[in-house]
Order: sequence, then C-alpha cells, then structure tokens
Amino acid sequence: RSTMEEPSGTHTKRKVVAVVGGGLVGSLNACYFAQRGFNVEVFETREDIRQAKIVRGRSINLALSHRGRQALKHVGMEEKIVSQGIPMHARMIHSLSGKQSPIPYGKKGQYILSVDRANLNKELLTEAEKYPNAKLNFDHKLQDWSPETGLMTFARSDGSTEHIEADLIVGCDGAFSAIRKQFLRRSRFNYSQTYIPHGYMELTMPPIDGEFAMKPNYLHIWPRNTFMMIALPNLDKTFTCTLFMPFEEFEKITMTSSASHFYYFRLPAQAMVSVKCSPYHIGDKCVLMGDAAHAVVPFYGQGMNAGFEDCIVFDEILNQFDEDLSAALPEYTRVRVPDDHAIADLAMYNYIEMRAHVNSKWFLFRKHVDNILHLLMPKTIIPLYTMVTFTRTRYHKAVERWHWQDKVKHKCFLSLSLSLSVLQIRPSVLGSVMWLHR
Ligand SMILES: Cc1cc2nc3c(=O)[nH]c(=O)nc-3n(C[C@H](O)[C@H](O)[C@H](O)COP(=O)(O)OP(=O)(O)OC[C@H]3O[C@@H](n4cnc5c(N)ncnc54)[C@H](O)[C@@H]3O)c2cc1C
Ligand SMILES: NC(=O)C1=CN([C@@H]2O[C@H](COP(=O)(O)OP(=O)(O)OC[C@H]3O[C@@H](n4cnc5c(N)ncnc54)[C@H](OP(=O)(O)O)[C@@H]3O)[C@@H](O)[C@H]2O)C=CC1
Ligand SMILES: Nc1ccccc1C(=O)C[C@H](N)C(=O)O
Repeated sequence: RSTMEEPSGTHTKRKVVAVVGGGLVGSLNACYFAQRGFNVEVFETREDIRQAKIVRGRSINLALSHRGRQALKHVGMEEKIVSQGIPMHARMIHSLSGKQSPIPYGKKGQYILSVDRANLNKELLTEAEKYPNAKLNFDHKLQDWSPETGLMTFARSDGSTEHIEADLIVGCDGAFSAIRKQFLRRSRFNYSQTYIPHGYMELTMPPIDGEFAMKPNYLHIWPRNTFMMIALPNLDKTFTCTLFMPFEEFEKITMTSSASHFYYFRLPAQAMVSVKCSPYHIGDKCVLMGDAAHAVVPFYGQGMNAGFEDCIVFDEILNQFDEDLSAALPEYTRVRVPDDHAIADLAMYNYIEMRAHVNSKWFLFRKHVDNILHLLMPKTIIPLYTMVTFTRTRYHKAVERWHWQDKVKHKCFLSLSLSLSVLQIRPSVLGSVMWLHR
C-alpha cells in the first residue's frame, strides 16, 4: 500500500515519516514528528501492548532523569509521567553486615525517578495516537528496506507482507535494529558491538504487611565488588531487584542444589550489549535513534534518557535547517555521535563505581569533597553525576569537564601540600594529603 492519505483540502504535500519501532523512543518520536505537522506512521512488530495481558520487555522499571524529562516536557507529558514515578534521592548502600548508608545523588531536592516501563510506553502510544496526523500500525515487523527508494517490507503474523514508502524512515527498533542492517552493507559505516561478560536477572521483592519492605525513596545497592544487586521501587509497593553478575556465577547458582529451589534461578540471565556506530543517517532518507543507534549497558540509567534526548536534538536541528532533511540528517550525526559514544563509555564506568568504588572510603571522601567544592564554586566544580543526570550538558562535554576538574583539583591539592610543607607541617600529615590525592 502507499503511505498515508493527505487530508482533503491540503495543497502542500506534508512529509511522510515512518517510525520503525513503537517502543519508548519510537512512540515519543512519533509525537515530535506529528507535532511538527508531518504525517507519521509507526510500525511496531509487537501487538498493541495496551491490549496485551503480559508485556514482555527488558526491565520492569527505569530511572528517568532530567534529559528524559525535558524531552517529555516538549510534548506536554512531563507532569503526567513524573506524577506516576517514585523519587529516588540517593543510593542506599547495603553493606555485608547489613548496615545501610545513603549517598545522595545531588543537592537537596535533586532526584531520579523510578518509572514503570510498560506504563510509560502505553502512555506514549496513547499520546501519539491523539494526533490526527499520526497512525500506529502494530503487528508490522520490518523485514527489509531499500536505502535507494525508501521502500519498506513488513511481515504480518498472518503470513502476509506489506510494502510501504516514506519520505523519511526513523529507525527506533532497538538494540538489534533491522533498519541498521542496511547501514552495515554500506561503505564507511563504522560499527562495534560488545557483550559484557556479566548478565542480569530480575527478581521481585514483595511488600511486607502492605508496606514497602525497604525505604522507598532510594535506589538500593548491594555492592559486592565483582557483582551487585540493585532495587528500584514500584507504585504497588514492591521493589524490582536486578542481580548483575558474571554469567559463570549465574551458572554456578543454577547448578547448586541449595539455590536451585528458587524458581527464578531457573530463568536464564539476560545479556547486555553495547553498540556504537556512525554515521546515524543515510542521505536524506533514514536516521537511527535510541538503542538502534546506541545501545548502552544499563548502569548509568541513561539509555532511555539518551534516546529521549535524541528526539529533542533532532527536533532542534530540524528547526535550525528549516526541515531540510538533506542538511538536518548529517548535522544530527555530527552533533549526536560524540555524545552517544560518551554515554556508552560512562555507562561501562558506572558499573565499576556502583559495584566496587562505593565500598571504598577514599571514593566516598572524594565524593564528599566534590560536593563541598560544588557548593562553594557551583559554576566551576560540578560533579560528573550531576552533569549527566541533572543537566543537559552534552555528554562528551561532561566527560571533558570531568577530566579538567580532576586536573584542577589535583593542582589545588599539590599547592596545598606545598604550602603545608613550607609552613613545616609534620611530614606525616603532608604524606596523607599527598596520598589522598594520588
Ligand atoms: C536491564 C535494563 C535496565 C535499564 N534501565 C534503564 C534506566 O533505568 N534508565 C534508562 O534511561 N534506560 C534504561 N535502560 C535502557 C532502555 O531500556 C533503552 O535505552 C530503551 O528501551 C531504548 O528505547 P528504544 O525505543 O530505542 O528501544 P526499545 O525499547 O528496545 O524499543 C524498540 C521497539 O522496536 C520494536 N522492533 C524491534 N524490531 C522491529 C522490527 N524489525 N520491526 C518493527 N518493530 C521492531 C520492538 O518490538 C520495540 O517495541 C535499561 C536497559 C536494560 C536492559
Ligand atoms: N543494551 C542492552 O544491553 C540491551 C540488551 N538487550 C538484551 O537483548 C535481548 C532481547 O531483548 P528484547 O529486545 O527486549 O526482547 P526480545 O527477546 O523479544 O527481542 C526482540 C527481537 O530482537 C531480536 N533479537 C533478540 N536478541 C537478539 C540478538 N542477540 N541478536 C540479534 N537479534 C536479536 C529478535 O528478532 P528476530 O525475531 O527477528 O530474530 C527478537 O525477536 C535480551 O536478552 C535483553 O537483555 C536488549 C536490548 C538492549
Ligand atoms: N537504572 C539503573 C539500572 C541498572 C543499573 C543502574 C541503574 C541506575 O539508574 C544507576 C544510578 N544512576 C546510579 O548511578 O546510582
């Protein structure tokens, strides 16, 4: 079939945008393009999750932060989604002895939100459907498409196929994107994918006497150096716990009789992949966004937030280039690739911070110093976590600034140490200052 009919009475042809994938990023993107007045069609492989009894997916809940909120705000959805989320003000560290100690995420009043993935996806689909110029097509699995003509082939579950054309194809079909497959056949397309040796498994912690089993306004972490478990609260007073561990360890647990009676250990652990690629576009025909462009490991809680930010960035670029796709698409690649690659690296780093560094007194001391310096010089020293989570500082700029700040702090400590030595402060004191700043 051909693309959407033009509403009668319109003279100028509106661009037809096919959004492939009606997950988190695809459904939000549909709102962005529809708001702009483009004719939007979303093609999603699954049935409509709003009618499904069980929604299969990657994680039960997600951490929503500033970038994601800003993107939702742009389509008038921030308030609604935030009101359905649970604020998490700090990490709550559970030590081996059972002691719990909070590490705040930022200043007072700064928090990330635990939101239900399926509900967020449903709300976004419902919002997209409100636009008269947007149409959702479920049970449409993209099989193939042509970068030359923009012709796409979709498979239906009844065995039929549909051929559809669009002016612009937006690939939001997730980490194993079928749209991206055509990119891989092209010259000068860079691609890398890395599966980390750890897997994850989700478990549910039920309420106790109708109440949350632990304090709800925290992201709970059991950091055990080589592995960790985390827990995020849900509105039904359960927690979704996620155990992250090397695959071999999961296998050992599955095989030991002491643990095998827990039915959940019989489920296979899920893999985590990090995908980096460039460019994100082909001509003026196709662009990748969300996990299709940059699947990241989940440890910064930024995958969806980055995907949502992709939508704002593309929208800003369309404004800048007056909707000229041949200029906007290369600009999007130019602007966005360094940022998405930076958050992919930061996400890898944050796993080590969460499972190991938080156990170290030295790390906690440095974090404390950072917070104090931020309070004293809010414009000069900004903790990395704050830049990533509570601002829209470009991810790659946040990384650059983080390194620069470390150098500045290092120089300050050196000068302090020198001054102390001139004042003939005991060498042992000086030694510890130097050690602290190794
Ligand atoms: C365990 C875990 C925890 C996470 N926690 C967080 C978090 O706390 N915060 C955060 O920001 N991010 C988090 N993420 C990352 C987040 O889940 C992803 O970044 C986000 O889902 C990406 O959205 P997307 O729409 O690009 O892809 P997806 O959500 O994967 O959606 C892709 C959609 O495309 C559809 N599709 C696939 N192939 C086709 C096809 N051939 N034709 C048509 N449709 C197709 C799929 O059915 C799906 O609906 C987490 C990820 C994992 C694995
Ligand atoms: N950043 C990350 O770490 C991410 C990890 N994942 C992991 O990937 C798996 C799939 O998750 P999800 O998409 O939610 O659910 P599904 O398992 O329903 O996968 C959806 C579709 O993606 C394709 N697919 C799945 N796994 C792979 C693979 N390894 N290689 C190529 N294509 C694949 C399949 O397409 P087809 O039917 O055509 O073969 C499948 O039908 C899970 O194990 C999940 O943990 C997923 C996304 C992000
Ligand atoms: N949502 C997640 C899913 C998996 C692993 C971590 C997260 C986080 O959000 C971590 C949080 N940003 C932190 O740094 O404490």
